[in-house]
Amino acid sequence: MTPRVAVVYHSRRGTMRALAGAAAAGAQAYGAQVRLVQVADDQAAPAWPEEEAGPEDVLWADGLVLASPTYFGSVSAPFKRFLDSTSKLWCDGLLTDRVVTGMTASTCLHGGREATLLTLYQTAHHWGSWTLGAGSAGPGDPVCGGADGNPYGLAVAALRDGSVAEDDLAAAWALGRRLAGAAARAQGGGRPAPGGAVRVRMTVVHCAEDETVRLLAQECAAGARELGAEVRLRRLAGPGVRRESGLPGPAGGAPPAAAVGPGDVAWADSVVFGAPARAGAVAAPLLGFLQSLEPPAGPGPLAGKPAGGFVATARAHAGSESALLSLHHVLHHSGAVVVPPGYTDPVVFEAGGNPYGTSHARSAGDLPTVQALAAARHQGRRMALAGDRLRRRPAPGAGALDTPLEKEST
Ligand SMILES: Cc1cc2nc3c(=O)[nH]c(=O)nc-3n(C[C@H](O)[C@H](O)[C@H](O)COP(=O)(O)O)c2cc1C
Repeated sequence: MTPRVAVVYHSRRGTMRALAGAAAAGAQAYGAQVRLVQVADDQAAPAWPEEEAGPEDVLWADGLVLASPTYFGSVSAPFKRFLDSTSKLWCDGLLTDRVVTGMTASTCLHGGREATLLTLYQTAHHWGSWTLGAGSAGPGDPVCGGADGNPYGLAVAALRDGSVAEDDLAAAWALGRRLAGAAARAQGGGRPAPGGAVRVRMTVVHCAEDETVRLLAQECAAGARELGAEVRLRRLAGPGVRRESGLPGPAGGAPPAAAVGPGDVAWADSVVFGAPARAGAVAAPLLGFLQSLEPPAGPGPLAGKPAGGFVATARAHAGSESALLSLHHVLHHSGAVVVPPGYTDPVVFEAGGNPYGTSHARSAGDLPTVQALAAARHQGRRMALAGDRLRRRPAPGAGALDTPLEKEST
């Protein structure tokens, strides 16, 4: 099980190249087969000896380190051109289930580093690939303990001479190694093991007052159970969500789910969160619950686990993307591996084509459409499969993904 890791960088002064080289060395130290490649730059003569990156490198890789400098608060144009060059492979559905992490540099501490990393991840989510940030496990963690403490990935100061501090290089090395470990686990992800049901525990958490969300949650749970997963369907009680739908509620149908506690997240190999969107973000009870999970120091119960979400909105563009993206930010902070639906099944297109998570707009009716229910079921199956892939961890927490598979007891 040798994972293949492509480290793709764009660099004019050398910062990103130095980080990319360190990440490549970290992936090699894990035991990965590594390609270190640079994207073509139409405004600067090639300064580095590495081969030119192409879409075939994304196709080849199980894991990718995407290393773009921050230009005007986003990825550089050459890097974006490289990302766009993958569109034919994307159309053919060939870029799903890679594990992706990001690195960047900028002159100013707050000059757009976070935005650049998040932009990289949006492309990865369109591919249907999974994203691994740096988490926020604290000073002892080799990845987020170095650099600027950015939970979304590695972000460092760009100096005039292109030099990079030793601890930033060490953090890039550790991130490359961790990415290789996650890629080793995700190999073959998105497909059930031949002939076998998955052996995975999954928790689906949903806001109690929202019937539309509850119905999506049930369907998500059913999709995972279909594959043999053991599923806990849990509700988030508490104030903050106004009842909006005219649906009769749990009393008129299935009994209400049990209230969620932190133990339900610790228990699970994979976790999915559903909530109504409120002002462009997921509703307060879900945010409050996620914030309550994080310990003051060290990794929380989501670290290293696949996580994703689904939402209900009032209207089609009233937060169905932004609420999920903001949920992903929180999940990256928690050290989770964000697993989106991407365009991994025709039902995603039929339900409106949201690659970040299932979404239903109540302007189409309080009851989720059959397409939205099918998308939620697909998401449940996919999250169970991802949980099955990443499940084999020796112990929860930071560094767990780095452990070579052969050293684990399963
Ligand atoms: C066109 C351009 C736009 C830039 N925009 C930003 C920016 O928005 N914020 C910032 O802090 N630095 C910005 N920078 C500085 C770059 O982030 C920095 O030069 C780069 O990360 C260095 O990477 P390299 O050494 O690998 O070339 C910009 C540089 C260029 C050339």
